Amino acid sequence: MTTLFTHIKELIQVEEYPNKMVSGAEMKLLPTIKNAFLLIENNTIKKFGKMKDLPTIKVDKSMNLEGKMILPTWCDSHTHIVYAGNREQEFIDRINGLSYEEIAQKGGGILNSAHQLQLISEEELYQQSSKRLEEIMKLGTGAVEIKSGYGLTKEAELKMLRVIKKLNKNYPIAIKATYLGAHAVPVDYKNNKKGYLDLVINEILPSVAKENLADFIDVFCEKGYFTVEDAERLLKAGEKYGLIPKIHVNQFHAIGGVQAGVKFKALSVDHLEEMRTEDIESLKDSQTMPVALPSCSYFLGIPYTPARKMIDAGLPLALASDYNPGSTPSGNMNFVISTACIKMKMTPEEAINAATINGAYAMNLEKTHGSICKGKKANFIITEQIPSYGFIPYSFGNHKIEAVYLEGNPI
Ligand SMILES: N=CN[C@@H](CCC(=O)O)C(=O)O
Ligand SMILES: [Zn+2]
Repeated sequence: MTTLFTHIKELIQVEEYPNKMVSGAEMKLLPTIKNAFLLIENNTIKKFGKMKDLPTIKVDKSMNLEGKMILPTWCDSHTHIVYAGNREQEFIDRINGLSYEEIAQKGGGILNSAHQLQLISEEELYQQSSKRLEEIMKLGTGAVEIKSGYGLTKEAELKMLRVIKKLNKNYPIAIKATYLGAHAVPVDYKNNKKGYLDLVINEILPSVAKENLADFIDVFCEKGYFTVEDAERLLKAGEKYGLIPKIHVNQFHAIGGVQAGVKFKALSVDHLEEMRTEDIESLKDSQTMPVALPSCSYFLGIPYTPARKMIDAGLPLALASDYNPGSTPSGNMNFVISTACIKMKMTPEEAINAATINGAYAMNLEKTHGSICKGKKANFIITEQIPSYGFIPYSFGNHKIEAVYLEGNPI
């Protein structure tokens, strides 16, 4: 099945050869073709170029996109969309003056989600989570990473990871799974964090690996959660099973998690709301992608990742949603890029690069996703009629998506 899209006002994020990622000043460059065509065959991008170079070809279907643009679907490299219930009450508690940290200290937060998740069946968890997956697909996300970490027992963590595996099998969106056993210390191990880490490493991790349930391993490296030493112990254990590290670091305190990530060749270090000069320095010349989560900063009212400082220092940056019930109950990547422009002073070009090619890199998907490139997946967004691509972040809270194609089909 071949489909030809013609008269595309602007075809955005085109690549002759797939790039790994874009960093520093390169992030301001967004390669596009004006008045373009795009040809797809089944689930793959076949050809693209200027309308004046359109060869005479016989296709199964042709669509004239006058006034509309095409860009690759968003690559959301950090989410927790498999969860049970919600934490609306904590939202109200925060409005009434409690902080996110105070709520967690009172047994809310991640432990609240773990309690809810332990009580429901795998089938119910699948139903609740698939709704969120469908929601983000409609909002233009074509590849997503999903973490465990709301189970905190062997049974419940495996339940989460099996749900992620089933979602991956049943939907056309690319999904990468992350084992985040060390997300919080569960109630039963309140005064025995070492005992919990032993369980994670010696009991749960081997089962996760045996059932082939995860691509990555993650840990919440933060005061009151897991120390740098804990994180290093866990990442080392994950290495034995071929799990690539990604770490939650510097959300509330900079305690050396970035350096641990770099040391263990983490694919990404995520959050980074609190960044010291030495954290920026240690990411230079590494293969680790820094990932900012502006919707989390927005929802919790905490600082935004200092994107300007980081990009101006030559670093790459990816943007992700962090969709989860506690700190970011939204997976809208259109809002993420708007917020990155408005609050982090990223340009539209930088934000689009960060949410496409760099997001793909942060999931090891840059060979197949993140750009309009021959041979990559036919995953793209068709916009409404818009005057320029800057309109996408400019129209915050009001996305300009007309259609989303995943694996060559409209969803
Ligand atoms: N910070 C750690 N984990 C999640 C939120 C967890 C929660 O509050 O449920 C995050 O990335 O923001
Ligand atoms: Zn997270």
